Amino acid sequence: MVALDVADADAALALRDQMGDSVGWLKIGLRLFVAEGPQLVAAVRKTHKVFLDLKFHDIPNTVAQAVESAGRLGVEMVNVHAGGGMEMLTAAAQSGARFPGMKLIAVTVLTSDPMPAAEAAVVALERAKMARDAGLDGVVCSVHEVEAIKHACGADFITVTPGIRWGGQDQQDQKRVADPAGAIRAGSDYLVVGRPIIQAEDPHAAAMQAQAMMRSAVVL
Ligand SMILES: O=c1ccn([C@@H]2O[C@H](COP(=O)(O)O)[C@@H](O)[C@H]2O)c(=O)[nH]1
Repeated sequence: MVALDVADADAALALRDQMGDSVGWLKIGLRLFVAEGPQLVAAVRKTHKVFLDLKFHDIPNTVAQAVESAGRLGVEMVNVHAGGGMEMLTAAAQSGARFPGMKLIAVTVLTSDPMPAAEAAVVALERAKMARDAGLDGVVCSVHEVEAIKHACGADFITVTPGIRWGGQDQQDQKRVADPAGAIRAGSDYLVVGRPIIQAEDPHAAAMQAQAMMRSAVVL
């Protein structure tokens, strides 16, 4: 998944075109959605699957309604923040169930969170179990937490992993990072990559490089 963390529709659609069909999913986050809204989602959905990464975190009723609105946009994935608790997650799951084509996932611990990695692993696992019990399809977590989450929640429980860096790239604000091959080896289902691709001199080449590293880790 390439994160379209750019300022406006022109920049987003230019990146979308550069990626072409070599990338299946594009992620629309806070910056772009606040700037361009549902119209941009509709434009991106014409060519790619869309993960709407807005991390809803509010009272249960409000989050359930937001999930419903995301479902009406037709996106293939949307997320909430597991920090909202069991009642909020359950309300979100009930709402999401009305849209079978949309995966509902929960952010466990942000990959930028400065808490020690051992503590993040414990909290992420606890929140993943809560998300599974509430009926969600999976979680956003760092690569370092994937194995334990899959072990506890099942192989089908989706893990989406941002914080992807390779070849000595700057971690920037990310704290728990891994490279594309490591993410595949850990069992991650979807890798989210933003700046290493969208700020590269040649974004398409950077995406191809990440995919080559992913393929190198696939055991047939
Ligand atoms: O824990 C999280 C949850 C979401 N993200 C999002 O993923 C991308 C990562 O961007 P990079 O530029 O590759 O760091 C970005 O859109 C975040 O909002 C995350 O990083 N960590």
